[in-house]
Amino acid sequence: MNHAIVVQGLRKKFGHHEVLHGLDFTIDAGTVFGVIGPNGAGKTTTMRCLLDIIRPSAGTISVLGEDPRYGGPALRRRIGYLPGELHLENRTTGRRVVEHFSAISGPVDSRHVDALADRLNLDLDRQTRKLSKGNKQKLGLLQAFMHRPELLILDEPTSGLDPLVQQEVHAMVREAVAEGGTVFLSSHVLSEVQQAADSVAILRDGGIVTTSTVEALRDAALRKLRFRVAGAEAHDVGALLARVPGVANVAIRDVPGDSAGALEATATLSGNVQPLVRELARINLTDLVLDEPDLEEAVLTLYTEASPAPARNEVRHV
Ligand SMILES: Nc1ncnc2c1ncn2[C@@H]1O[C@H](COP(=O)(O)OP(=O)(O)OP(=O)(O)O)[C@@H](O)[C@H]1O
Repeated sequence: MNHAIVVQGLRKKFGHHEVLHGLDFTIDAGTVFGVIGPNGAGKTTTMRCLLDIIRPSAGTISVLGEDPRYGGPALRRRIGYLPGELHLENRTTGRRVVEHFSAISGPVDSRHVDALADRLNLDLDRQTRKLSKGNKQKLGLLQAFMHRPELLILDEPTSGLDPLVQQEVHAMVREAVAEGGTVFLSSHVLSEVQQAADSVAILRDGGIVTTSTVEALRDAALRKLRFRVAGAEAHDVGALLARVPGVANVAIRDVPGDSAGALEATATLSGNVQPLVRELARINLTDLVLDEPDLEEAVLTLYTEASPAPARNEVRHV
């Protein structure tokens, strides 16, 4: 597959302070790649290096087959960029801003600009100083998308937008990809990346903790499991759960007030549910709850732990 972006050993220092410590990643053409990470992780710095707004201290970058240092305006025209913060002059209108950016990114079809403004519910004739944070964000998005670029680099695209407009932006991202484009977006909200991206990199303290597909992240995430069983001994239930790969944090207790001796078990599961289902089919289940995988928790663990400890398959009878 064609690569839209290839980054190898990217380092960036501000003075003596290194904020990117050798990033390596590739983005396949025609896909959406999301980078998530807490504030200060280095998402914006990475994007600015890709656009040659700032220069890397070390490493190599290829954007649409070119080195951004030498791509100049011709390469810039093939890219749509939404900066984290759009700096706007006060005494102007959205339409003037669009005209200004068209001169850099053009050619731009004015009917397409009007259609995008319509979709985003943005009044281009308002003074920019009167625009709310959300409306400024819409203007930033409009100028990024308006020339139908091959590559979109979007720094926190839905920040400050209401949920309906967020959905519209996700639709615009999908359409860009359907037309053959590539999207690199950043977010510190997992649900956004989960909805919009095919692959995700988790960035922490200037290093990539992991790169994975959203599906694989979901598979690795923990689910909470709770079930009740009648006519079984606690140690048999424990032994059964111990045979299931990915089951951990097992606790088995008597159901209070149940004279028939029912048991309730709780545990966590990561990975495939099939082996669990096979084992549970052997016992007389009276209730079963398996939660949705908690991706948020999985990612928070990756934010805070250098390497997450493997789940221990320990049985506890309480
Ligand atoms: N021009 C600069 N001079 C000095 N340090 C900088 C500069 N730009 C960024 N940094 C530092 O680099 C680190 C990464 O910042 P960056 O803005 O890339 O993070 P981010 O992941 O985009 O965070 P956020 O979600 O808050 O936007 C931070 O510690 C920041 O203070």
